[in-house]
Amino acid sequence: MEFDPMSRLIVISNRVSAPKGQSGAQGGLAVAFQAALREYRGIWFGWSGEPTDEFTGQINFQRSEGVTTATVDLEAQDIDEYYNGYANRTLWPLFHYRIDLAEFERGFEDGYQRVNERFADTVRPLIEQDDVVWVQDYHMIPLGHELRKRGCNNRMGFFLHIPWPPRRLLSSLPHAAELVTTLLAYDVIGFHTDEWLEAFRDYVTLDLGATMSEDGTIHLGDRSVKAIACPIGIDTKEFVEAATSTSARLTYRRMRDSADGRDLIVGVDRLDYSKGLEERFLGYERFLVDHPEQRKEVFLLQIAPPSRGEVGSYQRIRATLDALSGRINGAYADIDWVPIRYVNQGFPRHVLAGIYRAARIGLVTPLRDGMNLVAKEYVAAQDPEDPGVLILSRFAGAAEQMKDAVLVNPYSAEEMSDAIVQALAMPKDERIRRWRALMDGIEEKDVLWWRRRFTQELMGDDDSLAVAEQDKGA
Ligand SMILES: O=P(O)(O)OC[C@H]1O[C@H](O[C@H]2O[C@H](CO)[C@@H](O)[C@H](O)[C@H]2O)[C@H](O)[C@@H](O)[C@@H]1O
Ligand SMILES: O=c1ccn([C@@H]2O[C@H](COP(=O)(O)OP(=O)(O)O)[C@@H](O)[C@H]2O)c(=O)[nH]1
Repeated sequence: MEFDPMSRLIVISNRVSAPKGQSGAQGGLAVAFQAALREYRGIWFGWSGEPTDEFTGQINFQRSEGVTTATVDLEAQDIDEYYNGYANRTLWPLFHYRIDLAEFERGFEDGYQRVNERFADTVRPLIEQDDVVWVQDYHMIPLGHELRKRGCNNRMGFFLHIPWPPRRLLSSLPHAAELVTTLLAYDVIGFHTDEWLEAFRDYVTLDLGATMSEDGTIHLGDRSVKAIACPIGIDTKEFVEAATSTSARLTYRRMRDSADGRDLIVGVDRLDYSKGLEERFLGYERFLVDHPEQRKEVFLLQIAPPSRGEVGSYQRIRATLDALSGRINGAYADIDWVPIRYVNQGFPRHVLAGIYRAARIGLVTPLRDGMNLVAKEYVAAQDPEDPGVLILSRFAGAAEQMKDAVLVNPYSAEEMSDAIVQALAMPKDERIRRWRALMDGIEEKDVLWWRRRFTQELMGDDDSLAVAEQDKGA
């Protein structure tokens, strides 16, 4: 298929930029697209994060840092049923293997469908003949199908940023087959890992009766869809620069001064049950119990900005962590030392960069995670001469690429404790060797690699995308 060299990239996602007052808590998707979209002409469309009394479909265009965003406000009922409901009470827990937390309500399903139709009605007039459309994540699975119904024949891709669950688990979702079938309206479907890709192939071949050709193309009825694994990266170059900026240096110094010679272990996660924070605190407690001689030699800084606070399971995990951090600090603290600094606040990434660099250990232990960009940022921020050690959950998508981290089972407090001991004792040459291997990976497959890899699959030729105005002639 031939493409106009001036094709624009239309990215559609629920989250376009951080809601007011929540800077730092927007998660990896928004962060990744700020980096990836700066390079090309196009529009980034989605929800503003704001409520409105009545949905009008009025679009608010903004241009900031080289990216044009187009956002709409949603009614309170839409937000409740679509975002807090189907997206975050039904799909998110189920896709993160937490069927015990998944809520199945018809009202959520209806609201999800309604909002996807509203998005389709609103964005359709913005899409020109030669544009390429790229829809993001579990909030918008049926959007492509809705756009096709509205006569959109453009090339369309979909990327899932969270895990794809095993077939038997997905089967517990009412109308799973109908939902997954809508995905076949896209031309290319992307996942972060081979594991999620395999699980998707299992579902469409075994439950939907699709067939697969040798190159991995999936066929069902008159649809042929390419499904690929395409791991997202960070803006590595920018992050390395951020880690050595004046601001990061100041944060680094502040952290080192406050550490008072102790080793800093850092965790940075949205406050989400999928991030394994409760298990992390228990694993750290096990380390304190089993190694009393090391107690005052280290401390854990856990940064956990609140997320999705209107959803009950998020309120409960917050209360659990408040109690658990309080109990551990009460039990082990001394007059001059506190084992856990637990901070429910988001920080800008240039501050995080300084904190990562000051930390001897990056503790990234989700129970299940689509990718996890914090793991990659921690590595990018390290001092090449004296890098820290990444402890990474086997169940983060990032683990498929980051084999030189110290990999752990996050459910095992003993493994977590052993990993902390191993990381603290790790000789410098081994730290450097592991860091170099991890860094090579995140330099090679950064966020621009990810965007190019996906759009190449979608368009055959990434060069046909129109370059952003500010980049022309550069
Ligand atoms: O928009 P929110 O409800 O505040 O949630 C933030 C984002 O969380 C999820 O992020 C995922 O995408 C990351 C980048 O690919 C990936 O590294 C991480 O493992 C995922 O959890 C969610 O999928 C996004 O849509 C949200 O914007
Ligand atoms: O206080 C914070 C906490 C997190 N983040 C950023 O949020 C993203 C989190 O992405 P990740 O893929 O790790 O997880 P997600 O939250 O998307 O599930 C990373 O880029 C972090 O640097 C941030 O800017 N400030």
